[in-house]
Amino acid sequence: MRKPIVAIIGRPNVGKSTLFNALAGERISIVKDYPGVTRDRIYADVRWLNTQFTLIDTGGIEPDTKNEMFAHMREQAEIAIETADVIIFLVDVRQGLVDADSKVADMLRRSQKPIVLVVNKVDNFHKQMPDVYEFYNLGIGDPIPISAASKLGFGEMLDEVVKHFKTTVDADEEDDRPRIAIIGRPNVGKSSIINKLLGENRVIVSDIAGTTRDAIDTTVRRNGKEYIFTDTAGLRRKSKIKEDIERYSIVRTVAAVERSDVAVLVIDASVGVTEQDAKIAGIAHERGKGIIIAVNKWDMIEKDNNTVKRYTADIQEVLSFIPYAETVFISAKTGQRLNKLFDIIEKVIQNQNLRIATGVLNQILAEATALQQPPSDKGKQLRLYYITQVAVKPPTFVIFVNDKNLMHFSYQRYIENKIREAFGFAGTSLKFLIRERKENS
Ligand SMILES: Nc1nc2c(ncn2[C@@H]2O[C@H](COP(=O)(O)OP(=O)(O)OP(=O)(O)O)[C@@H](O)[C@H]2O)c(=O)[nH]1
Ligand SMILES: Nc1nc2c(ncn2[C@@H]2O[C@H](COP(=O)(O)OP(=O)(O)OP(=O)(O)O)[C@@H](O)[C@H]2O)c(=O)[nH]1
Repeated sequence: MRKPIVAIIGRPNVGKSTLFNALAGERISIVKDYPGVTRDRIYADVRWLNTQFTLIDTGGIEPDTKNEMFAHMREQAEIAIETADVIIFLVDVRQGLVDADSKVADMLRRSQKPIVLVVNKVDNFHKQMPDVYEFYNLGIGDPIPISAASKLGFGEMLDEVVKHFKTTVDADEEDDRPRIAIIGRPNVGKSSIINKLLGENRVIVSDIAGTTRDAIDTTVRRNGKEYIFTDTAGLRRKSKIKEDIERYSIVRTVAAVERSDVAVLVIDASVGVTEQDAKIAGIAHERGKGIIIAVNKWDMIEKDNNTVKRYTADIQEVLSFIPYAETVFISAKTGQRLNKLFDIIEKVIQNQNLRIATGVLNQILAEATALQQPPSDKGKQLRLYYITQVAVKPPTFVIFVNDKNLMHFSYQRYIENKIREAFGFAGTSLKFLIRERKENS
């Protein structure tokens, strides 16, 4: 199941960051071997009982004037409505109900998205309940009291959030058409690619109208099969605040990637691969999605015999954490190799869903360990007993070993390479879960 997305919105200073940090806890993934965006605390993975979801904080800056604040809140709400499955509308019991809250509540009500109204800073549930009840006046449901600072009331709040997942996420699950997110920096040609695909392959019309999110989904038919493309291109609402533009574009990328099977990372050939491209690639990599690197505007480049080699080397260096990604050189302008892009998308989807029989996997494991001895530490040697595939999208393997601590990253990478040598798995990451098992059991 894809992970639901929950967004927190609310006025400055109501406690959004405090709540976000409390929920994210240690689970915020600070990724070391590539430049992640997670450090900025814009999104995090949260687990509650048996459910996992992606939490997004749309907050950030503190606007100067009242007018600016409302404009800011409206933008926040629009992004949340567009990207989230459930919205937490956070208000502050100390400041009470203010005008901007009511206006945002009107927007939220019209959106028909599931809203959970949460009242923060209720440090004393007994004394402050009368003030909490005041928020019934917003007309968006029962206010749930919490104290983000002391982590009180989280159980009830999260139960309410999780309750809504059934209706929102399950509807998406019923649709088994492949979903492709087109992601990349501004101006690299994301919209142009989708437009060209639409021009060359007959359009079926854009999906179910009604929600803003569907408006950015486009259905393309090719060889009798339908694909859904999600465009993360330019913010229709141009925010005045630079930090906000960046934050919102990350939020939209996270949401598009979360909902898709494959991400096409578009790079501008006239600019070359950049650190910002690596940040965006990190979002798809973290989520275990299929990744294709499309080097666009290939028509603009003066080429010689080494051009492809040079670009490939640059990409391998800057995007070294996704060596499995497929690369294709395209032009949205001329249509060059867009057919090949489709073939690669198709291949990557198949690889994401590939299942390898346990017998074959264990044969590879036996050969690999015979060829290169597993590492040992203080006289104890790593033993790998058994491997089996437990999931697809991404292909996920469990390896049973005698001692987890002996399984070094480099040896795991070696096993991964052996599996890739045998089956390819181009375009998809592989996930390994290492479990301990007593000998002879
Ligand atoms: N008493 C009390 N104070 C809280 C609670 N939660 C947050 N605060 C305080 O409220 C202030 C604002 O909290 P933040 O989490 O920074 O608020 P924010 O909504 O992220 O603010 P912006 O980033 O400006 O949008 C801080 O001083 C917090 O310590 C709470 O449960 N009780
Ligand atoms: N020469 C050439 N120009 C291209 C190509 N693809 C896009 N462009 C141009 O690049 C510019 C940006 O293209 P868009 O499709 O708007 O880029 P985008 O990634 O959707 O941009 P944002 O909306 O800012 O995220 C436009 O002027 C396009 O005409 C290409 O393959 N070759």
